[in-house]
Amino acid sequence: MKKPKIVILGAGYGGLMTATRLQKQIGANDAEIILVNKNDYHYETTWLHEASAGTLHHDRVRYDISKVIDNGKVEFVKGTAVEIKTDEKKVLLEKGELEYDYLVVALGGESETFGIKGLKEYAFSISNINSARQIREHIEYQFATYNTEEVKDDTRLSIVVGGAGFTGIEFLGELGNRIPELCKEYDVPFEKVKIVCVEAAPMVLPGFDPELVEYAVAHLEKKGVQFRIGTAIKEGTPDGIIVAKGEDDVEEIKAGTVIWAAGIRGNAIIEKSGFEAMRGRIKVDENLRAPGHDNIFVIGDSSLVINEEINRPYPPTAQIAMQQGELVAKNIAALIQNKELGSFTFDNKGTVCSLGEDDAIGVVFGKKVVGKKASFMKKMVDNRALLMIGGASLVAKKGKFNVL
Ligand SMILES: Cc1cc2nc3c(=O)[nH]c(=O)nc-3n(C[C@H](O)[C@H](O)[C@H](O)COP(=O)(O)OP(=O)(O)OC[C@H]3O[C@@H](n4cnc5c(N)ncnc54)[C@H](O)[C@@H]3O)c2cc1C
Repeated sequence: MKKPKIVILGAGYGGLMTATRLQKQIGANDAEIILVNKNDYHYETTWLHEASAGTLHHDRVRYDISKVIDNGKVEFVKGTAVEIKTDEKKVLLEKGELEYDYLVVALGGESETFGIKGLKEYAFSISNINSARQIREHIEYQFATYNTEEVKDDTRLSIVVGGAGFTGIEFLGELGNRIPELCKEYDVPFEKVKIVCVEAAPMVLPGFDPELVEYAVAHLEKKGVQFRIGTAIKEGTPDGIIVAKGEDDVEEIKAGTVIWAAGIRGNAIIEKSGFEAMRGRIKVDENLRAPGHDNIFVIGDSSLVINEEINRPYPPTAQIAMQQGELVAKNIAALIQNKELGSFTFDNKGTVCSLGEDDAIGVVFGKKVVGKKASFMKKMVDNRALLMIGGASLVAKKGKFNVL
């Protein structure tokens, strides 16, 4: 009998978790497992703010996919998916195509600019290894150029971060450490550098405990970050951004670097392939399947799961993507073995937001933590993701070990 073919698209947190769990749960004779990813490496998306600021080398953030999969059970295909043809049970790749019996869509998310003019053209986004390298190198270029130009343009040294959510704040924390280093490396006076965080919502880190938010803001302000809260970015321009506080209160902030970190939507393939989606994310059923498609599971940033307690979607996180990956592996094994499928319940173990190398805020198992202790916990969370996907040897190679 023909073996069922399982195709997993994306080797991020969700996809790799699915593949590494499936390889343990299914025998090589029971199914063919194919993992497709753009690159032959996995990157830790949750560490990209460090690579972007230049506080962590980009090679520390990635590892070879072949090192964590059982190559006897999972076939890796380096390729870019462009469309899913659900009626033909096929995935079109940039080069070639793949048929599937079961499909796992784990392609992550994309930056959402909410149609704000000029942001796609002029702002950077922290999306993958290459965009992180581009941001780091762009900032360094601005510092180096400032020093060599005869007529100094101070706005080169201005960095605007759009969004005071998780990504924006973690990036600002790293910048707080990196800027003094850059000033020293490029002989630039620290007082010439301006870091501005613009947030349309009335608060920093919406949804976080207010006491922790106050701690984070005070910490970042001490490092030179200026917050413009309740202020919306109206436009990105070649010279910076246009912001507005009210209808008439319009202002230009000139900046050599603008990073947009305020929105995420599902992978473009979702809408291109005709799935019903909200901001490119598919509202999955309790078994994590796309409605109307019993053989297609969707996980991670391309999926949407409602938190019934507040009737709003859970924010897309690595934590939820990995838990979804674990369940999808079980559910596919169950389908193949004619067993009952499991339902998804998010087990929120807490959230820690880093504020640079040795500071952070968070709520872990219901308890508030700040400072070095929180920073230590953040590193443990990072190590746990490595452990769950690649075991102790991956932690030994890539883990973060700075102690309290
Ligand atoms: C700076 C930053 C900090 C964050 N910090 C945290 C945190 O502390 N805690 C937390 O829980 N979450 C955090 N997040 C969110 C978290 O990183 C995401 O929710 C998580 O990565 C989603 O996992 P995923 O498996 O859906 O996608 P990803 O991990 O992004 O993986 C998607 C994979 O699909 C591949 N891919 C994409 N398109 C294609 C294609 N067309 N063809 C083939 N392959 C493709 C990509 O190369 C990638 O390997 C952070 C995000 C950022 C940007």
